[in-house]
Amino acid sequence: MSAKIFIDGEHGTTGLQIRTRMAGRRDVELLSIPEAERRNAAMREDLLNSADIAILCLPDDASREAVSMVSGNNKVRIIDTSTAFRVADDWAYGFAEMDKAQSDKIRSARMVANPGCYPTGAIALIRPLRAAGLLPNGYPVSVNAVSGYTGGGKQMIAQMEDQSREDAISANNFLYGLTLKHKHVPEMKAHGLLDRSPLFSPSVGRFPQGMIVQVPLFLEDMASGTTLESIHAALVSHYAGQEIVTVVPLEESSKLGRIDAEELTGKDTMKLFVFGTPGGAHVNLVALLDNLGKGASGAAVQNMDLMLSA
Ligand SMILES: NC(=O)C1=CN([C@@H]2O[C@H](COP(=O)(O)OP(=O)(O)OC[C@H]3O[C@@H](n4cnc5c(N)ncnc54)[C@H](OP(=O)(O)O)[C@@H]3O)[C@@H](O)[C@H]2O)C=CC1
Ligand SMILES: CC(=O)N[C@@H](CCC(=O)OP(=O)(O)O)C(=O)O
Repeated sequence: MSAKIFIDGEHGTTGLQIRTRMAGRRDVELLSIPEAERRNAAMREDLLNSADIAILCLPDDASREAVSMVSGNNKVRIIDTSTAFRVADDWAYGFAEMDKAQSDKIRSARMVANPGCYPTGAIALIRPLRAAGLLPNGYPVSVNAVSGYTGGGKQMIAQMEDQSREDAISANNFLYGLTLKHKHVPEMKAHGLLDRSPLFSPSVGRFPQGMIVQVPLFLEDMASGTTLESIHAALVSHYAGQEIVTVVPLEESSKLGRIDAEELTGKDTMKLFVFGTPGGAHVNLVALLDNLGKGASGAAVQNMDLMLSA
């Protein structure tokens, strides 16, 4: 029997891409709400309670409301793509590669919080170094990133693509989150295993999908003896045995002149790079992904598949 899946928010940016990824699958039956009824609470409640897995692609408040609509129904499992539950104790964090036990936690969970796009890159780079003892307590971590503009959902897509709007954005590349209080910081801290909040500076470029996340590091402030090579080895060891997150060999990355934020557009994988000069004082860690691939919709489908394999 096929599993019933309802995507609440199926007509939005993340929801549409999840739907596209599921097209043609026979093992799942998509329960659908007409676009004109997308905010009809009674219809949503009914569909949510008819699903085996509900995937929420909604703003935080609407996600909390959807979860309350199924709170008395233990049969419905949930994948939430919003920020609402990513550091909640009773939710599994939906980043299967972040450590060896995580895919089993997702497989058996009733509630799974899909990671944010920027935290997917940042946690992928930071967590293995904390787990290996290379990044000491108190280290002041910075995370700098650029996202494709679909990361801002329907509203930002319209602002970037329709210059006749009053709130149109004309910039080709802009910084935001200037108060340094971005909603992704708690998640980066918790799942990056950090004892201090990272300083996070995001930006957007005039391309629809793609993302670069950078974590620059001073080797002299890391554990004694840490090198470019030992950081790379820690990442390689952490991600051994799976194919979604790959660590680019040092020999290959040392020959690169530039990194293209759109390289993985349309893919659900992520590449990690370790840049610097052997024997040098500084290292720059880089994660490359599609904000709507491993950063959102691709990860949600990966989590759904894990849950269906329980
Ligand atoms: N875009 C991205 O790259 C990423 C997004 N996410 C997260 O995914 C979630 C969805 O974002 P995204 O797809 O970008 O957003 P969009 O704005 O593109 O889509 C959101 C959808 O939810 C609908 N919606 C809003 N409020 C309600 C409500 N109260 N009841 C029912 N439906 C509602 C919207 O309808 P309407 O058109 O009427 O507003 C729209 O269809 C967010 O929590 C976001 O933070 C996570 C990672 C990356
Ligand atoms: C470019 C842009 O605006 N990006 C979004 C984050 C996209 C994402 O990861 O979404 P959630 O964590 O909300 O699920 C932002 O900075 O708010």
